Amino acid sequence: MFMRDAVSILNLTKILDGRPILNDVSFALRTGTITALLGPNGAGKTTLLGCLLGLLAPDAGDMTLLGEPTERLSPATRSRIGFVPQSLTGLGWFHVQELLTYVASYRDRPEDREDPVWMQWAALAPQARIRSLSGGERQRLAIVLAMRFSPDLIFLDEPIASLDPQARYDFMRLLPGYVRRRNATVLISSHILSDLEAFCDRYLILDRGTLLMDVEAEALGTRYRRLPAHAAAASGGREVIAAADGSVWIDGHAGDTEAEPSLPASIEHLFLALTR
Ligand SMILES: Nc1ncnc2c1ncn2[C@@H]1O[C@H](COP(=O)(O)OP(=O)(O)OP(=O)(O)O)[C@@H](O)[C@H]1O
Repeated sequence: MFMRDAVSILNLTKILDGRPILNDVSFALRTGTITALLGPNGAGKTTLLGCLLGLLAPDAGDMTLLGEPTERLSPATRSRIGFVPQSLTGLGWFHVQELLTYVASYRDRPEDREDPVWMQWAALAPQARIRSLSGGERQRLAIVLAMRFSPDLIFLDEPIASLDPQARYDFMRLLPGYVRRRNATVLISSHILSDLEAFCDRYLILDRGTLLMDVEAEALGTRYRRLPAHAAAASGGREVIAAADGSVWIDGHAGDTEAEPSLPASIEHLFLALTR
């Protein structure tokens, strides 16, 4: 782990009902970066976030958040971490403003000022009962709860799926702007790969509990290229994966030739090739 890493995970293993859900997962997140955590349904993304946040006890592995071991996070460090769960359940009897006040009372950093931008974005009525909120409104509230005190480290588990197009569009502009200003660190899980492409620095692809690939966004199309199968062998690069669509991913970009230009190399193409 480097000092500039906001998160480090070393050899994380989690077993549930006798089945390994996470197998020896290791990675670190550099401070000030946005990383996407990708994987098919059941890959282990939520389990990984649960272990990182101390909601689940790992069977093996060491994890640190903002320089502290996850099992001994100080209250002040906890207050610097925001978490948007896949769904906000329970708490139905609270009004929106009541819940915001209640959750804030558990914080250990009274000096932090509330950033009004998230409540403005969410456009929720303060007196609305939580149980009367729609799925998308609950998602907005979860984002407000996680973001309003300007966290330095943010975990988001599928935060945008139920947002309407306008809210999603605005959120996808607000989040990266916030991260760059604050030098915050984000790990975001989502199935909407085209949305993530606009702002992620890096992608982690998890499948059946194993980290299949850890790739910088800028390496797609530079270090890694996608070629038609017949051109791949002659490319001089190392084959990473042969996709079911007949294309082959090569590590080692020798530059496009007019005769054999690279095929489009998006994270969606790579994800589909790896997890088929
Ligand atoms: N409490 C539990 N007991 C046993 N198995 C569990 C438990 N919770 C989750 N699992 C299993 O762990 C695996 C990973 O689940 P997880 O929720 O982490 O996946 P995910 O990648 O977040 O999926 P999705 O994209 O559908 O949200 C799944 O096969 C799931 O059935």
